[in-house]
Amino acid sequence: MGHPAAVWDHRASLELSKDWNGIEQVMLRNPQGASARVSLYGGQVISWRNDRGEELLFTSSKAIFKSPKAMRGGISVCFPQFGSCGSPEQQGFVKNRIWTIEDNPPPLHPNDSIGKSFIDLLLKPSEEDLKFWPHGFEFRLRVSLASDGNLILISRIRNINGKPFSFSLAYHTYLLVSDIRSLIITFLLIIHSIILQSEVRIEGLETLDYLDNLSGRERFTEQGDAITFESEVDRVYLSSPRCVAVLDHERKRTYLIRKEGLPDVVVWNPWEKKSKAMTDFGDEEYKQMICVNGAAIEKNITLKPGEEWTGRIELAAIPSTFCSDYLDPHLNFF
Ligand SMILES: O=P(O)(O)OC[C@H]1O[C@@H](O)[C@H](O)[C@@H](O)[C@@H]1O
Repeated sequence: MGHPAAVWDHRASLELSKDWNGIEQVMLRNPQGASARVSLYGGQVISWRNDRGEELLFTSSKAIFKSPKAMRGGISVCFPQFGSCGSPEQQGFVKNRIWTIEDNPPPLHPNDSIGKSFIDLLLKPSEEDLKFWPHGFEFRLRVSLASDGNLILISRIRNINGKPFSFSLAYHTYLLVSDIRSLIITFLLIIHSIILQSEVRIEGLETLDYLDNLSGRERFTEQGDAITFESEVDRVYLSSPRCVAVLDHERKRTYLIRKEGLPDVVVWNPWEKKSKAMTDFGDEEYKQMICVNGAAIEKNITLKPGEEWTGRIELAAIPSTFCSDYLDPHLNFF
């Protein structure tokens, strides 16, 4: 690729380096010291740190940084499908391809650039890709780090085909948490009482319908409480609000996931048995991660020739477990 680091200086410190079998990576930094590392292999965000240098994304200690598969962790974009849907590449092929850096992409709104450190990536399908998914497209991905340390991913997909095509998309996001398991604290009083206290929980998905991947995508309704974890979970929550929160009491941290163009949210934790079956995942690592993916899955997105679709997520990590204000659906984020 050969982009000298100096080219990127005006974008609030952007460095290009090679690592892991010669795969290029870009490091974004903001003046406060927050950083994000993006691999050109898969356009994957492989690290996101706050201004205290704390890692916010989970990466498995057994992750394999080698083609032909995106590594287990960070954030990757699943496109053109989520799940296998008969394709040889589970969760779509774009996360398993080398993306290029685009110096002058079609412009975005000035708010997407001002005060942000960012990198623009581009992927076009190869001849080989077109054999499996015969639709010409351009996929532009901007990864930005804002001055407050928030991480923003903007996907733009353009149909450069002569025919319409449909796709689904998800930002497969592995958040690092203290311990996913609910704790049962028993107080033996004269009349005993049991308090179920959850260290990690998700707010914003209460009362929503979801498709349960563990029961053949059967549809259920969430029963009204924040989501806590006691076993394997693999669900697609439908028509979700623009912001959901992941609260981690022990770490005193709340992740906020704000999204646009992405009505669904996938929640996944493999728990014990499935963890042991995954070669690139530690047996006990399910305790330290939760995937909460902004997505468009239930209803495919269709693009006519020449049309473009935009979908984005913004991740914030705030040092608190109080976040009700941020869940206000009327707040403007981007
Ligand atoms: O092993 P992969 O392709 O990274 O997928 C891991 C999991 O990702 C989750 O997001 C899906 O809901 C699960 O069904 C899937 O098993």
